[in-house]
Amino acid sequence: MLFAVRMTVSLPPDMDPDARVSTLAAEKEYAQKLQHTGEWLHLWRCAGQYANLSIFDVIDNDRLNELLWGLPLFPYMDITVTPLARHPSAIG
Ligand SMILES: O=C(O)C[C@H]1C=CC(=O)O1
Repeated sequence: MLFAVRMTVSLPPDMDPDARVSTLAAEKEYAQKLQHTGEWLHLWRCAGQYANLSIFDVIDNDRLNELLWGLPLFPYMDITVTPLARHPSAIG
């Protein structure tokens, strides 16, 4: 099942600098692992914003929910999820 997920990040301005560095490193490792396994198909920066637009290919809604809750940055994210269906004019 394909999902478009938009994640907007708001880190607290007073976040401990070490916690910030370690959380961002953990997020990068988590995101890259899921890209290697194929569940996180695309990861794009929304230009000029601390936000990304991602495409996930997961077995079901529960798996997507599990992945999103596991994001190290999850407590600092606003997330919107859009389930995707095939477009009738798509050729690919
Ligand atoms: O920077 C972001 O968009 C937030 C997050 C999503 C993947 C990742 O490595 O960081």
